[in-house]
Amino acid sequence: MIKIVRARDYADMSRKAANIISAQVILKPNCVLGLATGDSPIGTYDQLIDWYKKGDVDFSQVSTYNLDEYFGIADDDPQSYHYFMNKHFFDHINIDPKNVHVPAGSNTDVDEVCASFDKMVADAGFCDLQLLGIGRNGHIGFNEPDDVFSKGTHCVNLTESTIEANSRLFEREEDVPRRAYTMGVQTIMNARSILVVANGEKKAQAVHDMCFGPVTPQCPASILQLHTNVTVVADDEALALCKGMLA
Ligand SMILES: O=P(O)(O)OC[C@H]1O[C@](O)(CO)[C@@H](O)[C@@H]1O
Repeated sequence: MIKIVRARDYADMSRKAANIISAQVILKPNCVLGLATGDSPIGTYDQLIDWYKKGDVDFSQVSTYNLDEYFGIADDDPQSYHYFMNKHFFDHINIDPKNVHVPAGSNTDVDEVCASFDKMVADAGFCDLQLLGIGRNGHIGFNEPDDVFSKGTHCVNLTESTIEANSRLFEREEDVPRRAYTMGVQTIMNARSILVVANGEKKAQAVHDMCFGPVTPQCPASILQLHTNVTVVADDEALALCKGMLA
């Protein structure tokens, strides 16, 4: 069963999500966090940074595993997810850099990258809490709609819808990488708790299908209905199609 927490707007969503993450870190200082990129979690990271600076939360023992990274991109490329995470989160908190893990997009040996990332996540005991955004087409990480749910880390061809959605961050649409490494759906489901953040009307269909649609790999996020500890924090616009279903 998915627990839905209603937020007034992006700021409220971010604060509520950051509350859940900081509670996890306070209760288990050496916890393993799965982290996401994209616009959705930026406000959550901002809030966590603020609380860190006030001395309310300490990341010194936390380990992190990021969901995804573009294929064939250098870590210091401003479009890479390595760069994104440093800029929006890691550079501002006291996390130990050796505890930070993002798939090695610059390594084009797919088998090596995927096997080593899966081993690291498994050796860490999987994530205590996995933070997710959701794509307009229901993707989680870069697990795109498909005929089957993926298992471990793999390299995917991005859909036109995702390329188009992500092109806002690039100068030209043809600059958006066509492939990406992503944690698999099974690995995401191995997390002990999952927190999804979603805002804006563009996410309304995906949020509805994730929470109330059939469980199908055509909407990868729908598998979260089968997890025992999922919280979705979403604003009113993202919940627009769920109105009749909310308590
Ligand atoms: O938060 P955004 O920018 O809408 O992106 C949603 C999802 O898409 C991705 O950025 C991948 O396209 C995910 O990492 C993210 O969770």
